[in-house]
Amino acid sequence: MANDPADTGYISGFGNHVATEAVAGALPIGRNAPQRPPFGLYTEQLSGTAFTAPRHENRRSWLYRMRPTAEHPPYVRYDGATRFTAGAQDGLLAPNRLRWDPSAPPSPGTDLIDGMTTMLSTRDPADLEGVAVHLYAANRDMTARVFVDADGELLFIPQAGRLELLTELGRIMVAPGQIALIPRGVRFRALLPDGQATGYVAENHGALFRLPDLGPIGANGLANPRDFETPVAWFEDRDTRFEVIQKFMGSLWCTTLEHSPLDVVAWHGNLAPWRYDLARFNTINTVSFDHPDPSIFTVLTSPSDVPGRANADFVVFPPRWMVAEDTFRPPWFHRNVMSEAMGLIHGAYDAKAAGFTPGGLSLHNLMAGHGPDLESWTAATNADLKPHKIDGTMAFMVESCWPYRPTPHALEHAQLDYDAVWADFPKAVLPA
Ligand SMILES: O=C(O)Cc1cc(O)ccc1O
Ligand SMILES: [Fe+2]
Repeated sequence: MANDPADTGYISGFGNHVATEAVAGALPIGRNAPQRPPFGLYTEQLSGTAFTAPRHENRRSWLYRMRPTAEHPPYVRYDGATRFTAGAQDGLLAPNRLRWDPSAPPSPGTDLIDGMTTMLSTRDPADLEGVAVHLYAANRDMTARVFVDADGELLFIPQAGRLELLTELGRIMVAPGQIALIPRGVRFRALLPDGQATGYVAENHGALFRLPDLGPIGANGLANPRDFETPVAWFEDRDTRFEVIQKFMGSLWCTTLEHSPLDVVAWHGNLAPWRYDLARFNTINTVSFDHPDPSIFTVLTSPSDVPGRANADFVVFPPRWMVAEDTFRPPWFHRNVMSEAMGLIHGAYDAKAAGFTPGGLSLHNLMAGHGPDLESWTAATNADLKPHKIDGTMAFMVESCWPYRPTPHALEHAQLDYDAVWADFPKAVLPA
């Protein structure tokens, strides 16, 4: 039976049109909406872009499910997950650099949704632009409830512990070092095969994440399309009470069903969840001199309406050889018109000798002076420039053209002395 856990599989490719059925004969052939779909299934189109989006950007899937999604009682406000918030879009925003230590473990019985903490947000979700950064820390499976985000697609970046994401379109196992994406509107629940899990989520309100153009790099490199894995159709036939928690325009809402909504028996289309192993990122960097701009490490980009100015770039800093000659090899000092949120999955980051630890977070908003801390600068300035492998590390950045606003929780929990990492640099000595 295709619904057996042992049968889970994945289809290779990014944004491909795929067709998959968990029960033979469930997927209509040759048309999307037959008068009577097989087995009395209900047909539903799920759109990721406007109907009229250009063909190369158009994303949608057709779902064949046991009951229509439309059948549900009204949503009422959900009063759990108090740190999973809209984020303030007004009020004074200081230009300060901020950094956070990893969060404290969650109290017992915290599932992925109640264990979400919004740290940084940019635009109002109703703008259909912007990105928010959340942390999660959970120790309980979601057994009888699902989550759905109407505000954007969710990019999961696990830091410790695997997540098993049971989605309407199939099942994804994602471990630290891998990432997974759940499209806007796709319902899912999360199991914790290791008993607990922590990590980051980038919630993208804007244009869907896509692979960046490669320009002169050529037809291959960075994240290669075939390494993205979309799950095959899977469903659960459970006629028991389920809560559906929905994030809608920044607020959380709840409704109740008498069955699992993860009841899509077959689907086809090009809007689907996926996972990607960051170890497969084909890292490209200098073999001569100077430190390239970090855009060279872009895994995914969500464009804004301004060419070349991303609504959100997801960028990684993976293991790599450093060979640049006569070069200050770590990130340089810089001020950026884009805003930078950074996290660390494991290991150490080459611009920060201490204080930026796995599970931590940092924020350098637009025009904030930042770069190597004193210790990293001193070491790199005096280093013997032999080929050197940066290994055992994976940092990432969610870079946005919109400034990030920390939530009140984030402001209350920031490190107190972050500015001190840039104190006491020796003054340059000019010739007399
Ligand atoms: O600030 C950071 O650490 C991120 C970053 C890394 C890099 O290699 C170059 C620029 C940049 O903003
Ligand atoms: Fe930076």
